[in-house]
Amino acid sequence: MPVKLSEVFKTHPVCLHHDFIDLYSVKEVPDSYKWPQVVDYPSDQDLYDVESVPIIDLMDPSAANLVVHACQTWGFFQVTNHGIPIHLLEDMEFEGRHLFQLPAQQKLKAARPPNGMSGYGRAHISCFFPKLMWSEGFTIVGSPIEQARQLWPLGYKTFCEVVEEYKKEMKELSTRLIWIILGSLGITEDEMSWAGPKSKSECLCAALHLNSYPPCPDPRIAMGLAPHTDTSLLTVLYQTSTSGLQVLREGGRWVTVPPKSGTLVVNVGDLLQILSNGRFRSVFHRAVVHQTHHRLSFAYFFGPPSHVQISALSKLKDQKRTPLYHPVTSDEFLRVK
Ligand SMILES: O=C(O)CCC(=O)C(=O)O
Ligand SMILES: [Fe+2]
Repeated sequence: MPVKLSEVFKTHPVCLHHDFIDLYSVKEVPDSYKWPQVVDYPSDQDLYDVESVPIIDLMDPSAANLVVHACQTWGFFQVTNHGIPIHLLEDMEFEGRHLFQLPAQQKLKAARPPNGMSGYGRAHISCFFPKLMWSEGFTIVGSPIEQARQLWPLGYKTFCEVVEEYKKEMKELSTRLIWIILGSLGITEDEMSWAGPKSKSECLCAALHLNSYPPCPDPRIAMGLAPHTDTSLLTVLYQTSTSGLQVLREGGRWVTVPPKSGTLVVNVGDLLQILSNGRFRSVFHRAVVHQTHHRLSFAYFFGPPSHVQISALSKLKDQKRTPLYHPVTSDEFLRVK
């Protein structure tokens, strides 16, 4: 039985080179990419939707309560006044476009190896679905330098600098958010010793995944990223100005998270659902594609070190709330998932 994350992918390789199709050049959706008609495809009407993912100003004195409420009711929220400079978000978008606009043969030079985590490739969840997704991705775990060198043998430095700065800012924001959430539940640093002190987040792990959704000739029969939950504690997502992210609500309705300039989307991951003994919800979400616009999103997955056992915090296990989940490490959880 595989235990390590890299081994999980080794037994379910997402192989790119054979049957590779350059999505930017096809005029019709190939059969291998045809999904059943997409229900609740985003429309202009979504702007007037009665229910929408909460937008929370992190400078608001009641931000902590609003965050906790959103984690319980939606599993998703958007944040403003998050402290990440707008120019960094713009630089990151510029670098992301630069990467995905490279010719296919160049991108394939940085292809993620079958048992690896970093590099260019299909969505990691791709191997679990019968149809292919209308997207490409670039995963960064640790330093991006090795893969960036494959892409731009001479001009890789700026990409790496922007990515490193973005990761640093994302780590700070994620740490701040996780402590807002845990603090409001009365959880102290002592009860979360594996996370290290609040001021430092060296013990926590992260991966940055750049998603690219090329324009699609028939977006209603294609799927950018199939419905899934994230195997993180928290995910912080930047999306470009084209809508595509949708969240599943009770009753089976998909609600669009409309892009708003300078705003970041945050969602609860599976491990926070476990840690909170089900109080916070890791909700299914997906990404649909657009006929003429190239959409990008950058997901920063923030989680515990892979060997740490996650179990419901003792404060959240009173008599009425017996533990709902077995203690698991993130590697074990991923294998089961
Ligand atoms: O592209 C998006 O908006 C969603 C991305 C996402 O859910 C993921 O990378 O896990
Ligand atoms: Fe996701």
